[in-house]
Amino acid sequence: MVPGMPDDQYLQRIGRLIRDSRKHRGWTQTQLATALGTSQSAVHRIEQGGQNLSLEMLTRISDALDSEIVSLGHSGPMHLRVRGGAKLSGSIDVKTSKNAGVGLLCAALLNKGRTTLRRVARIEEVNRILEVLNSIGVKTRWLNEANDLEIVRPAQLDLAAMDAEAARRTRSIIMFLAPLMHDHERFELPYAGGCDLGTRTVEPHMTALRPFGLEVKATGGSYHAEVDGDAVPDRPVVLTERGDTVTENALMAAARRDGVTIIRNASPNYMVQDVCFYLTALGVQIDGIGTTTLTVHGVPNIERDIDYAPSEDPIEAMSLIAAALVTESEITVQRVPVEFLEIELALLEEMGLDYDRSAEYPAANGHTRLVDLTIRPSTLHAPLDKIHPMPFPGLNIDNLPFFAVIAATAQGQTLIHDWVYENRAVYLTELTKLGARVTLLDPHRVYVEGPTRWSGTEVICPPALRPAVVVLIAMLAAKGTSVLRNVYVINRGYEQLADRLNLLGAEIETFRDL
Ligand SMILES: CC(=O)N[C@H]1[C@@H](OP(=O)(O)OP(=O)(O)OC[C@H]2O[C@@H](n3ccc(=O)[nH]c3=O)[C@H](O)[C@@H]2O)O[C@H](CO)[C@@H](O)[C@@H]1O
Ligand SMILES: C=C(OP(=O)(O)O)C(=O)O
Repeated sequence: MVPGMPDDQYLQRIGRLIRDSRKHRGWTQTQLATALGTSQSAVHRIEQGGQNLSLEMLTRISDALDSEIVSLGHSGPMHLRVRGGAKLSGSIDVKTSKNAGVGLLCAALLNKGRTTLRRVARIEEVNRILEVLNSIGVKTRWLNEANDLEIVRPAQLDLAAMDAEAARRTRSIIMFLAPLMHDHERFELPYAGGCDLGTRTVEPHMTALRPFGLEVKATGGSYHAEVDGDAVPDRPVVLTERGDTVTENALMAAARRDGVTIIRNASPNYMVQDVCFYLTALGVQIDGIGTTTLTVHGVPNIERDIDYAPSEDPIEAMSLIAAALVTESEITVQRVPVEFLEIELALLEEMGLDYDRSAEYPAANGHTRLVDLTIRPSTLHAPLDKIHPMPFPGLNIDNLPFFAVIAATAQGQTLIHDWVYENRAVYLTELTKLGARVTLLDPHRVYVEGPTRWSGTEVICPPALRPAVVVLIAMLAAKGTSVLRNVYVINRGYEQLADRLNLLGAEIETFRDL
């Protein structure tokens, strides 16, 4: 409760949050009413702030919307208050990637020896996977301030003890399928969660793993897996989609198979490359790393004590570049994995980006090419063609949302086409609350008309990581004070983003409800 705020104002504020949260789920008032066992008119009154709310009712609404509307105590949802308009300056290092982090944690299940991962991003997504690993008996330990992480799996995993709640909060749990196949004839996994980006099929995973003997039935909130230990792929495994996690699953299935497996239509993206380099260190020979055909020489029993250092996150790098451009600041973004940002940079150059790029140097994994980028205030204009993502090598699917906030600062109209996700483009319309002109043409395409005079306001985080960060970036540039509520989704993928932006001169305060 906000001290000094009259009850009716407080109710109106909660009502607005409930309405926003309901709309994020795409529900009508009637649908929410049905979920709560009440009437549409009662929901209408609640959203208008015209109805007293018991704590019990608030909890039910939060549960129905799967969003913590308000909470008591310090374990409640985290919010950010942003005083906009500050120029950023100085240098910032890009952290290692969320997506390699979670892929490697799953791949570590293949190794009966000790895995030490260097400088792992300490983010909520990693925490959820660690909770799942710990619940099934895997010992994990953060070793130091640098976030080195040690993982030791027991000979037998206790799958019955799996922390299903943690598993359901991440999509990465799907990457347990292949590692578990090697030692278990039968097992269950909770349905994969993660960002709410509309339907995300798991069918390509099933198709990819079937030749290795996996059959999965999805019922009652779980995948029921059965493994035919005698099955071997008798021809190349062709992925139906060039997806990142599906490629990692296929690699992990092939890694402990006694024989050679060819995987076609593999994703050569950054997190897949990190998993390949790790598997190579475990003694699994992989030919074709960085291409769409991977030839894997499996090793049935892997027991090695190894160290691996995943590479830096191209999506975090893109986020920081966007923050600099939108706030018209000069900052140096260090340790940028440039080979996974080349197309983004080429496009930004077309749009008028003014920047310097250092000579290349290798990442700690010995493979990925890094650079330091100094981004300068730039006069940007809209590109002539639409901006759309492609599987690597293409403009990264997760980088697309950052082009919306950049386009909003550029002169002219930009068409952004997210053909990949059913929902993500829709969340970009949140930018209109801060003054942007974003028009939704259909669930996949938005027009963004710039430049924008950003103005601060209160926004509840869209339930998707990148659009949420895009809103935060706009808040950094917005006049006045903004509030971004319920930032778990950001903490899922970024380590201490607010604190690190503050070191560059941003003015972001973290707070929780009383
Ligand atoms: C933990 C992790 O690594 N997550 C990343 C991974 O998720 P992940 O590998 O789980 O991505 P999905 O399997 O959900 O694929 C993303 C979307 O792309 C579509 N699709 C993908 C490839 C393709 O060739 N054709 C196609 O249509 C899928 O149908 C889906 O709608 O890849 C996504 C796409 O790069 C990223 O957004 C995620 O951050
Ligand atoms: C969509 C994303 O991640 P995930 O696959 O973890 O949901 C993302 O990183 O933007």
